[in-house]
Amino acid sequence: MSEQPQHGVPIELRKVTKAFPGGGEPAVRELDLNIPAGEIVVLLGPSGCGKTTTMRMINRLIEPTSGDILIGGQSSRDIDPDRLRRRIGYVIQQAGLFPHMTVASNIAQVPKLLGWDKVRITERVDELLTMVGMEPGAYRDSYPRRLSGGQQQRVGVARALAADPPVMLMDEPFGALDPITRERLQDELLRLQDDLAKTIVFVTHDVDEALKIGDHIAVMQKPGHIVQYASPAEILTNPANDYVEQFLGGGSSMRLLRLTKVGDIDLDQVPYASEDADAAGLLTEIERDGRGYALILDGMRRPLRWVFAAELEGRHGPVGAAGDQVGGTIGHRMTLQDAMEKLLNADYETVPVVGRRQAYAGALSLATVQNAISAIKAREQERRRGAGR
Ligand SMILES: Nc1ncnc2c1ncn2[C@@H]1O[C@H](COP(=O)(O)OP(=O)(O)OP(=O)(O)O)[C@@H](O)[C@H]1O
Repeated sequence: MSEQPQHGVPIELRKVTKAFPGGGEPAVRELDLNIPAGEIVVLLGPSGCGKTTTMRMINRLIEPTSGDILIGGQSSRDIDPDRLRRRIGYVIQQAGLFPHMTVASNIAQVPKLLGWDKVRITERVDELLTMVGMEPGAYRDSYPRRLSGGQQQRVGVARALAADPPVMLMDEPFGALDPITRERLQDELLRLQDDLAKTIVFVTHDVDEALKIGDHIAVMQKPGHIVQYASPAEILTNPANDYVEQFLGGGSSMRLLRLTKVGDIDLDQVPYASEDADAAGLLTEIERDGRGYALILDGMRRPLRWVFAAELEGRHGPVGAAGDQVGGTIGHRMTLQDAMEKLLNADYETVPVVGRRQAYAGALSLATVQNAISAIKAREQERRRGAGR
């Protein structure tokens, strides 16, 4: 299918309650939740707080006792459950693939129900396998038991995306995977979501997963209600109450480092010039800056070399090939934590940061990261002072 993917639609839960027969207090209690189109919203909370029940009411695997759920503005009660479920991809822990069917048949389930012809189904299966990072020729005819847990989960995601639904429900999809595979699949989900912009409801009880994956996080508490609904940074720096704070646990500054992208902080600005810049002019600039060095960029503003004041002294004419090759760069999408790792292993204390097309965007040193940490801590202290008033 070469058409544009179908982007997400908003989902709105209005005073949704679910009381199971003989279940005592309701599993979900008068829940209000607005899920914007194209966002990943994470339902985060301990076991039994109503995450799965909330999610399953969205695709009507469970019917609400009261309240209303609007999907793309339409009440889910007015949509035939089978039709509804074909428009909502569903991914669960351990993928839930049919063991007696090949990977291709598993993925093709909904397209078959929708009556697509064979050629279109085959093309779509191959496209989806490629999308989730699996070589179609190698895996199309495999059976699920031959696949690793991570591969099964990839097939689960491919299957959920088969008919290009605007909405995806993901119930602890990576819960059974080892930490490395889990991180990789989280990264790939985020990469896919960059292109697909589905509306995704993602259930987890893993705080780090929620902080990494969610555009917004709904922190839930038993019995079935939301205590805070906010962005990851907001939840970390300004937890609504002791329950949220305890649930997050300690280490919030380290978590912010993991959450914060290099491009989100104030970068250092070092003098820079192109190779044809005048050496004497650049030396003046370096002296004015006081750091003692400058960065030489190529014609597309990509960092080439560091040049030091001493190398320019007494020179006239273009800078040319003076200086030492830049050892490495830091991408603006890298987390501060990963950037710190690079800085600790770098030849120079300052490393250039590059944005789109590897173009120079600023520079980073451990001191800059430390300043960013301080700023985060100051914000947190400010918040605590505010809360203590
Ligand atoms: N079919 C059911 N019949 C009776 N009670 C149920 C049923 N399904 C869920 N519950 C109850 O509803 C509450 C919420 O359950 P739910 O599965 O939604 O929680 P959860 O947050 O997803 O938990 P977990 O992380 O363990 O999956 C629990 O107290 C559970 O026992």
